[in-house]
Order: sequence, then C-alpha cells, then structure tokens
Amino acid sequence: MEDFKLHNDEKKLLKIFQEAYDNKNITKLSVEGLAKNELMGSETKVMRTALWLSAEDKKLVNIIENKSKIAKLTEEGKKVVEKGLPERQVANYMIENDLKNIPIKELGNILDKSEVNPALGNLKKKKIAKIEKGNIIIENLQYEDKEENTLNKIKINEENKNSDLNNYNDEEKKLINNLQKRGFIAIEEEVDRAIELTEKGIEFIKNNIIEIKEEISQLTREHIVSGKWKDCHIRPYDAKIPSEEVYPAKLHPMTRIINDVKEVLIGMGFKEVKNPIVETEFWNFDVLFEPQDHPARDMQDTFFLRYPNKGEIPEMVKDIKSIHEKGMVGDKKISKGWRYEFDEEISKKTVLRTHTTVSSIKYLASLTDEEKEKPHKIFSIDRVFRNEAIDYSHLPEFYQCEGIILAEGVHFDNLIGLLKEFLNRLGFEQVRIRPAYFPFTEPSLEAEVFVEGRGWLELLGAGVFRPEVVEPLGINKPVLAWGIGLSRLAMLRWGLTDIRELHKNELNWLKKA
Ligand SMILES: N[C@@H](Cc1ccccc1)C(=O)O
Repeated sequence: MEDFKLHNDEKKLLKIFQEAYDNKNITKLSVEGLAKNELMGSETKVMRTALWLSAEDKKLVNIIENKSKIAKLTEEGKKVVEKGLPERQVANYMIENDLKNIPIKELGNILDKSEVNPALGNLKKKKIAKIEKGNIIIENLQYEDKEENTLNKIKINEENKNSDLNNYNDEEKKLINNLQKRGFIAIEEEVDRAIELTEKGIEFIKNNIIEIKEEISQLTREHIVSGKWKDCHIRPYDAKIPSEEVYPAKLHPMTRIINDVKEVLIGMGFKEVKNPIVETEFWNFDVLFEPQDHPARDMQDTFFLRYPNKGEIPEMVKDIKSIHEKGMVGDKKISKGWRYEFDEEISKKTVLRTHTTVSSIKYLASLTDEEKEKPHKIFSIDRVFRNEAIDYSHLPEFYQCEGIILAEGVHFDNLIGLLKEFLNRLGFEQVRIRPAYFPFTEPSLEAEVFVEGRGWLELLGAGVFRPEVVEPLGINKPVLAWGIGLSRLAMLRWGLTDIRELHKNELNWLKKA
C-alpha cells in the first residue's frame, strides 16, 4: 500500500471502483449510482468520501460536476396536465353545457380568480373565442394546443428522468418560457455529479488488495471488559480531513468588535459609562470649549432636534460662559478666552451627540470634591451621529469608543504609552504618533497603525484636556483623553473597503465573518 492511511469509507468506495474496473473496465461512476451501493448508502457519504480521496495528498479520484437546466412541472402545472390549461377548462365547460357564449363574469365560477385574466387573454390569442361586450363568444372549441403538448412532453420526460432543457427545440423553449411565466413550469438547475478514478487511482486499485476491517472510533468500557478490544481496529484520528463547513449562531461582527474593545479596556483597568443619544449643545460643545460659532456645529455636521428643540442645562453654564468670553475661572484669568458673546439659548439647543467625548466630560462634571481627589479611568462605547452623505467611508451613524484618565502627575508620555498598549492589545503591532488638533485638547495627537497592504492608517485622536475644559469643572489635575472610531476598526479586522458592508447583513459574509 502507498504511504497514506485510508479511512474505511475510502476503502469501500475504492472497492466499488475495483469491482467495476475488474468487470467492465469502468473508471467513472455517478454519485447517484454509488449511493445505491450498500457499501455507501447515501450521496452525502459518497461525496464526503470522494472529497477525501481527491485531496492533495491522495488524488485518487476526481469529482466531476455537470450543471444542467431542467424543466419541471410545478404543482399547478401537474393539475393543468390533468385538466387542461385554464382556457381549455373554459372550452370544456362550454362543450359540456352546450353553450355558444358565456358572460365573462361567469369565469369566476369555472376558474381560480388568479387564472381568469390569463385565460381570457389566451382564449383570444389562441383564437378559441372572441370577446364582445362582456361576453365570450366561441369560435373554435376543437383546437390543438402546442402549450399543452409541451406540458405533456415535460411530464413524460420527467418520468423518464430526462428533464434537461436541451431536449427541447427552440419553439418548445419559447412555449416553456411562457408556461414558466404562468407558473406551470419551473426551470431548475441540476448538478449531476460523478466520481472518476485518476491515473493514480487506477494504478492503486490495480495493484492493491483492498481489505475492509470494521473500525471503531471510540473505545468503550464494554470493549475492554469483554476483551473485544483485542480484535478492534481503532480508526486513527485525522484532523486534516476536509469536512462540511458549519456556521454556528454568533453575534454580529460589530457587536463582537465592541465586546473585544470592552474586554481590552476593562483588562487595562477602565470602567464603562453610558449616556443618552440626545444631548444639549452645552454638553456636546460648550463644556469642551468649542466656541459657539465653531464650524463643526454647522448644520452640515450636526443633527439638530426639532422636538424637543431645547433641553435643560446646569447652573454651571455661568462658569462656561465666563471661560468662553473672557478665559476666566472664577476671578482667575487662565486664558484669552474666545472673546465673543456667549448665548445660553444656543447652549440649550438639542442635538444628536456628535462624539462620545460628551460621556467623558459629563463624568468629570459629575465628580464630587472628594471624588476629584482620587484617580479615575473610564471609557464609553456608543453610537454617534453626523450629518454626512453616505459613501464608502461615511455613515451618518457610527460607533466611537472614548476614554479618559484623570490622575495626579500623568502627562503626554503616559498617554502615548497607554495608546500604544491599547492598540497593541487590539492586534496592531506597529503604531506611530503624529501631532494633531482638537479644540478641547492641547497638546493633541493622532495615532496611526500599520496594516499590511494598506500602509499607515489613522485610527485614533487624543490629547490632554485643556485647562479651559477642566478648570471650570473644578479639576486641577491633568486629564488624558482619547477617542477611536470602531467602524474603522471593524473594517480593518474583516478587510472591508466599504463601511456600508458592515450593516448590509449579507448572510454569506455574516456566516464567515
Ligand atoms: N472626539 C474626537 C476624538 C478625540 C477624543 C478625545 C480627545 C481627542 C480627540 C473626535 O470625534 O474625532
């Protein structure tokens, strides 16, 4: 025997071929025929076994697939073969009742509702009757119908397992096309499979005695107690055998990314916070020291709400007003401010949050004096909204993940170290940092990752919150902040080039992702 181990089923299949070859020099057998052999028993088993035998290391057989189109009668079609086409049923009815004409309305008693219109059309087309003033007037009841002949032919061909569409001439094919539209015939694709010995396969069955010993795949107590184990052949375990692919139920890829990122952050000591989708401009922009005339607030980027168009804002708005207008925290001047007139009415306007930085800043604002003394590490993962046209890289709704560290003595270097660690844990080995600008952080940075075949890609924005952001909240310690787009992350993980793919729920992709 050659240098590979054969599974019992493989031996059985080869044995069938060996007999066919010895008797009639046959090297090719249909899967259907093989399945009927008692050594096999089912088409699935034949196919599975043939797949093993055709694998790279053996190549003893080839699987040959012949695709063909076949014409079959539908359930409706079968009825029509018995009773005639609907127009024939009308004609028969008239013959039986000796009628020369009937009102169209009466068709409802003879035929199914859905068949009335097609029957009328065909009565006219086939010149069986003409229609005048709501009456069907008979012209020729003894007609021959090529469509019915074709239906009969299909029935007979089906009985003889001869349904290939190629058995019909062009005229018949046209008729079949019509009958298919009327729902009496279905065209289906059929795959005819056969297994054929390769040269190597032929050599093999010529030169080997194929011995089939019953095998067991599991040793039981019974085998041991009875001593049967001495005669048992235990099937060796082969992890390389190709098998049917199975797709178990699983979470949506986007949910999986979210869960993975959560796990990484929780592992790094962060705590999750959640916030509502609808925010005031106060929390979405003002507190983050974004001036009220900042272009990002423009209609183009932000979704403003009509109902309710105003929300509540805290007393603290006075402090925010003062930092925006004059750069003052209480009576201490910490910066130039934006030097414009801050409008509390604008602060009250409602928006769909445009970034998760809202969650970070709301958390900081919620701390009591005592809590402010302690270090904090929090993150949030949430949907954010931007009024952008949908294309391969933009959706009006997407996921962001955002986090902060508040602690005495932390600085920019710690932020870089943290982000490198975070991105490493997400599977990106090469990370590089570039300077960037955000209205609420100074200094600010962008982190890029290197992806094989795509180069350096920007993934993350970060920085140290400006004093103008944290000091009005009574926080005098550094706060490191960062935000990352999760859709980008998901696209990289699954090699997508179009963000829309993530939400199409295309089953084939979902199964394999
Ligand atoms: N909020 C920023 C990201 C960011 C978060 C925190 C600090 C710096 C930048 C964005 O949406 O792009």
